[in-house]
Amino acid sequence: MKKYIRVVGAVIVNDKDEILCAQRPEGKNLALKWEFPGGKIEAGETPDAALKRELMEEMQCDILVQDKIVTTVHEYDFGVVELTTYYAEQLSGDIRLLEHIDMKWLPRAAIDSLDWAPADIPAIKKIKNDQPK
Ligand SMILES: Nc1nc2c([nH]c(=O)n2[C@H]2C[C@H](O)[C@@H](COP(=O)(O)OP(=O)(O)OP(=O)(O)O)O2)c(=O)[nH]1
Repeated sequence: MKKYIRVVGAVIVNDKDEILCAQRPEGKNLALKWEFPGGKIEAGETPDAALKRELMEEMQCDILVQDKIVTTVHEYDFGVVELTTYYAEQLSGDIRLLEHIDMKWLPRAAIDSLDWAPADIPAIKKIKNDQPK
């Protein structure tokens, strides 16, 4: 049976209604695909705590986790990913990319212009249709 991997992703929106998108590195699963910063939920951790921990580890970024967007399950060759996305607010100043090779702030209307990890497609559709805050 394939590994079942519970993952959380942060959809960080700035005051211009742009969304933070991050590009995965080469040499890993889903190389060069775009994703939302985040990662695997550890045993005993809440989704909210996992998201805050991952953002600190990956980007040295403190966030406030807000509303849940959607949970989707996608089967890859390496396992089954259950991805839950949350809107989030960036609380701290500068982002430092410690794991991703690139990032972009994209206007909500252009969010579907990147080559996203397949598990993200339902979230992308929902975000694109959501109203600005
Ligand atoms: N963070 C994040 N991961 C995603 C998204 N979409 C998607 O399919 N994934 C996948 C990629 C990974 O297989 C998994 C997230 O795990 P991770 O970020 O902790 O793990 P990783 O593969 O980068 O690295 P590792 O810790 O296994 O070495 O979920 C997304 O939007 N954000």
